[in-house]
Amino acid sequence: MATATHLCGIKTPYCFSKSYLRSQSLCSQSRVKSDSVSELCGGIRVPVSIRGRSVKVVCDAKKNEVLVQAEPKVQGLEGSISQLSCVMKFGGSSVASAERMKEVAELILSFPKENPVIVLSAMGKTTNNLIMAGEKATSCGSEVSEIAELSFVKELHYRTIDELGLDRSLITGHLDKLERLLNGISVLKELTPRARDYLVSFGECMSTRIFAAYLNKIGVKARQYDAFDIGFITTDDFTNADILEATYPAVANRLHGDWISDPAIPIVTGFLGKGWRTCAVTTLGRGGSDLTATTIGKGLNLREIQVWKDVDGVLTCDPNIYPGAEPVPHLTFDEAAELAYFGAQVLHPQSMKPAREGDIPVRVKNSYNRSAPGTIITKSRDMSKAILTSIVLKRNVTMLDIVSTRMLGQFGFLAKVFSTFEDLGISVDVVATSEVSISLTLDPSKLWSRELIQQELDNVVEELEKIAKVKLLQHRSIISLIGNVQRSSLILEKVFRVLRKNGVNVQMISQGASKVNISLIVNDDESEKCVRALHEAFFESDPIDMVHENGSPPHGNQS
Ligand SMILES: Nc1ncnc2c1ncn2[C@@H]1O[C@H](COP(=O)(O)OP(=O)(O)O)[C@@H](O)[C@H]1O
Ligand SMILES: N[C@@H](CC(=O)OP(=O)(O)O)C(=O)O
Repeated sequence: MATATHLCGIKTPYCFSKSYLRSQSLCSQSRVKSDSVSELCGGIRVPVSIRGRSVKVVCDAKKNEVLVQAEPKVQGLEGSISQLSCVMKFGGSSVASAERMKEVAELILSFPKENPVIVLSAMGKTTNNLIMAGEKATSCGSEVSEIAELSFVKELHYRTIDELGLDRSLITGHLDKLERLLNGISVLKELTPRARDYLVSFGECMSTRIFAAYLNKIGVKARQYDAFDIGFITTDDFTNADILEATYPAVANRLHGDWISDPAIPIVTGFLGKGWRTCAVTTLGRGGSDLTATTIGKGLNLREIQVWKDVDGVLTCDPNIYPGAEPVPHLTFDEAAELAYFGAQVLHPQSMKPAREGDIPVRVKNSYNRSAPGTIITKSRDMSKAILTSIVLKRNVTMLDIVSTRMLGQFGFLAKVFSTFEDLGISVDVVATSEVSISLTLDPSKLWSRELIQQELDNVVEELEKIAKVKLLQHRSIISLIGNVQRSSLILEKVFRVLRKNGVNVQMISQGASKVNISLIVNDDESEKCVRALHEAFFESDPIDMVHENGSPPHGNQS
């Protein structure tokens, strides 16, 4: 008999064992009518939301289980798409105070033709403060209420509510629960990833309630949603969960359904989801509200996704490294994804995936400077004149030099090296190889604590030393040159001239299959100097100094 699991109050997906599906003559590629789910589930009622729709059986190879989920396409929605037209995401800096919330409300109302879905992050630095409060709670005895970061969070939210003329009861329940949670952490003296995700979720839960109440107060009908209650279904990788496919139809059905029956601007918590097995609150990784926004954009097939920040768009480099960085007017999804993956804080690393899949343009705008054109990110752009678009720095990277101990020509060496990483669940960023040696950098961002990172590295080295000589090099940086790799000779000629002039030795270089990224590895302590020098050379140099072909424009940041 089937053991169907109702997930998190969301009526799909259902979970079956492979052997059960086999007994029903189904396999992991099957498509069935949703009404047969009822039979599969041993008579369980099929939810209205998927009745009559076809559902897909998706195999989870790792877990020997299959999901049965509604087809992602939201049927019957196309005719009324124009009603919810775009998604607007506002980051922490955009909603850091009552004043900022008023400005964001005004900004939304300045687009009277739009019916936006609004995604909000936690106010200002609330997420950092909550994490700090959680860490302090593990060692503070029973004096949780004296943790400065907790007082700061309380004070910020109550002050905002007072200044907006709202009722404090909006969030008193959340603040009480938050304190009880910190008490629990102090008793256990442990902040697990799961508890940490629940802890930080209070930030977005409160900011959205305050903002929705403010809109209602000024006569704009708004409805608050907690993402984990409307179908954001994720893996159970606390602190860095991935969104599952079932999210798209579930979220679209809920937001669209509510909009049709009782129109009100949806105000959705960014960054949060619900683990599909644990049903616990998960988070999508730091800066994850961008991903919430693009997921909603794809789910509802909206016209545009807007992410409102505190900078004039995606810039030619991190303005904290070089304040003269300039906005980049146009990027492709590929360029933006590489830029985000290789460390540009401005976009969440996974956020381009739904936008690219749904082919929905993403606009990065400045909520502090609305008239600035910002950056538009689309599937393609004219690359004929593009040279270099942006320079990105990822610090504190670990590099491994691995040299085979066997004879030249030994086959299977690369396979063995990579299967070691697969077995240990560590992802590799940049790779350069010869037949008997590999240099690569590791991405430890999915690992939890510093001790664990060290432990993982020790395991990697121990495993690899069975087949190779291994040199572990820490405190390295990846400088990623996002641009037109078709013009790599031109770019590299200039890069090496600049670096030689600055006395910097490049330790590894990689120009992979990606048509938009060349990566250089240098020492951490030289990296910022390199970025500044490269920025100056590519984006500000005298035209005569710029090497260029076919009379192409000297400026790296082409139009
Ligand atoms: N290439 C870049 N372009 C724009 N901003 C960048 C870049 N690299 C780093 N940043 C930093 O990213 C910040 C915006 O990202 P983030 O703080 O996540 O925004 P928000 O919280 O508003 O969503 C900027 O304030 C800037 O300091
Ligand atoms: N509040 C979360 C999620 C987020 O997206 O924030 P922001 O948009 O302010 O980067 C964080 O700080 O990570």
